[in-house]
Amino acid sequence: MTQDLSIKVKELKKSFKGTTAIKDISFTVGKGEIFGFLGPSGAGKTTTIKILTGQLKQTSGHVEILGQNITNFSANLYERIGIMTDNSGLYERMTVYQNLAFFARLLQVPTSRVDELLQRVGLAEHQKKLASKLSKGMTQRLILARAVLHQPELLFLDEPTSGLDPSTASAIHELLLELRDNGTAILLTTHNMEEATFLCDNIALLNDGFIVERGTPEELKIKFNQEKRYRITKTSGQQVVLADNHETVETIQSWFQTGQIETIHSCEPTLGDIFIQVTGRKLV
Ligand SMILES: Nc1ncnc2c1ncn2[C@@H]1O[C@H](COP(=O)(O)OP(=O)(O)OP(=O)(O)O)[C@@H](O)[C@H]1O
Repeated sequence: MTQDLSIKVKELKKSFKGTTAIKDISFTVGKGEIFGFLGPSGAGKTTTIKILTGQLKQTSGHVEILGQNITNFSANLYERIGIMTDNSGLYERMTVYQNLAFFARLLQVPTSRVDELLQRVGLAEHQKKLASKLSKGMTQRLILARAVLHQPELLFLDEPTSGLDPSTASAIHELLLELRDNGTAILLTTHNMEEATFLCDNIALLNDGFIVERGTPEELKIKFNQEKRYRITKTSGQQVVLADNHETVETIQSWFQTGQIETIHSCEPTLGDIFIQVTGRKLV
């Protein structure tokens, strides 16, 4: 395999009793790449993460994580990855600080990193709270801080910012981009199209156990921008959306000549629009 591949998945399948959750998935994620899995509930996102992190065994297919075949998942591999899923076990009777300090000792990370991360994820003022007394958003931030304590080479995030307020979500985005810039590969799942557009280098749209489309957010937007439109704000404040045709060109020309146009933008489809075009289904 290529040295720079952090994840390599080939023809992955996973069946449960009565359901085939993953039908046939292949993809790769490079070092320092944020790869987003986007798909509606039940598409198979969490199942994929569980297989890739050794929590579930695939029915068939080949998976390599940091160059190691997943069937021989070693303890050494766990030290090189970080996992944030909703079942990441925290010690409920320990405080926020104690939880992180405990894992820092295990992973031989200096406690200065604990202090830094508490600040970064906005938990510094809550560090003396028991983990059992945290809100859902705080718990999520603590799990994320724990997952990135040792600056893992590969990070798995299942819905990292769901339910968080916009400013915390944006602090977390910054942290993830910084990790990416330092070479961490990140596989994340999200329902949030804006988040995927902003964060991801590459995106796979997952539907019913298959990857139905993939590419960079830009590539997908260009590919699916078949019906080009323009959004115009007139000096009167009125907003209009017009299709790209001869009539529109004439209308815009006449509005320009009479000074009626404030702004004009071409409308690009969102990832949500693209998902509907590809699958006929809404993302959420
Ligand atoms: N342990 C299990 N036993 C049986 N079926 C399962 C199990 N885990 C998942 N499934 C089924 O596999 C399919 C994919 O589930 P998965 O949790 O991977 O979806 P998801 O894309 O992560 O959805 P969500 O966005 O709601 O978390 C679903 O039909 C689900 O019911």
